[in-house]
Amino acid sequence: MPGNLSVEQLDEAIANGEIDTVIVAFGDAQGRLTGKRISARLFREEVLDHGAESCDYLLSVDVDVNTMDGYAMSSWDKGYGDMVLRPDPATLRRIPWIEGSALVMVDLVWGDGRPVAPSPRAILDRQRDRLAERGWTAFSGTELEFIVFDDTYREAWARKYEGLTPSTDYNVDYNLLATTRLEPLLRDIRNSMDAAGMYNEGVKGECNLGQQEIAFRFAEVRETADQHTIYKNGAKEIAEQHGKSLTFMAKFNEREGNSCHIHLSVRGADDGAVMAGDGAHGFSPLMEHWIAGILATMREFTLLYAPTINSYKRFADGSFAPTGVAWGIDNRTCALRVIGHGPSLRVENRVPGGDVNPYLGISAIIAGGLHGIENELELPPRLEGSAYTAEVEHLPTTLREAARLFSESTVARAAFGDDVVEHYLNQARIEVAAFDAAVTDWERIRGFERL
Ligand SMILES: NC(=O)CC[C@H](N)C(=O)O
Repeated sequence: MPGNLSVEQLDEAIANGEIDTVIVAFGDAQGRLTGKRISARLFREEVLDHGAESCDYLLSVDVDVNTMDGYAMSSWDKGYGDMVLRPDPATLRRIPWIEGSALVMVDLVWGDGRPVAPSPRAILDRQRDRLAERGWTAFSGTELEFIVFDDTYREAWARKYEGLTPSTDYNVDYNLLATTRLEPLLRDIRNSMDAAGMYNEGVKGECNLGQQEIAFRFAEVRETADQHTIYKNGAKEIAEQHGKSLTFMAKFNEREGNSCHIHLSVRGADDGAVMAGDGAHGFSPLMEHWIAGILATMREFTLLYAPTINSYKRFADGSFAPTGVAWGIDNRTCALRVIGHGPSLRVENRVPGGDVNPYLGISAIIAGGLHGIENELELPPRLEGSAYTAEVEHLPTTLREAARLFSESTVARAAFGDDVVEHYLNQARIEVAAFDAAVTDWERIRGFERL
């Protein structure tokens, strides 16, 4: 892709003055693009080969960047030292919407070169390695929805996100008229991502007011997770440049939420589809086990698909977001929707919302699928009709419940390691405790005068 940079191209761009800054970045525990800006000169002289440093608390802070107790990898007692940010040169790219800037994704390692286990990229690498042992590679696309507002981020913050003006006035699902008004922003986002080396497929309106979805071509899973993280940050940066704001939060209001459906397929060494075949449902027994494993682990892995308090409000009947643990063929009421044929045969996991950490959501799908294959799990019957009214198990309805299920998951501990499980359980406990302690506007409206 034109936006990707080899080291030689970076050198040329530095020499001719096009690039003076390299953003050295990683996805943090919440999935946010995090890191620092380094002069292009220092990047080439030192950082590309030897890495940069950051405080090791960056995977252990809450959304507000408060230090938090209970994490094994970093604490006051350990002195909050450094982690090494080790650039992955394959991810070098231009960031055309920020003048003079390129970006590189980094791996987080300790001084002795060991990976920082709770780092989302390391977690995904472990699942990629498990696939590679079988000669497989996974590809995925993450479909982020978002809602656009005419207010700037700073205005929205100052108003505590009350009374914002959505950028369209009515349901804009597949709408081409009202969305034309938004096209200057949407086109800028799409073309900017293309120019940063991502293959944008297009944009469509969605059901909530101002709601949109920009899709990207599937890619190898780590590439997808990296691009997802850069895009999410970039879309907000570009919205800001247009005097607007947009949100990926799973449920902004009581209307339709923002999903992040994850499509995932697996290929063998010869690039052949591993999952295609002519079993009872039109695919191989391997794929039956794969889907069975994702279903069997769905409740215990929901924490990885739905990591915030807000995520659980999205799971509402009749909203196109799933509530039941079920699979179907091209059935949008199911948590897992099987689509495509032959090499494009794939499972769409509809559980994740726009707040998913893509490295963790994709890791959960792979770990679930491999659990099904290793144990030759039998695929339950496919669901016909609406999963909203069918007698099926339900997704957890709160972060608290999801954390409990995750803590009891032997599959999670085997697939990710106790250190990773404990890290993300601590994150969930902190979030639940913060929410339990918060007094919300809902309670004031309910109780101030009338109770
Ligand atoms: N495109 C769709 O299927 C809509 C998805 C819906 N917005 C959700 O939150 O899951």
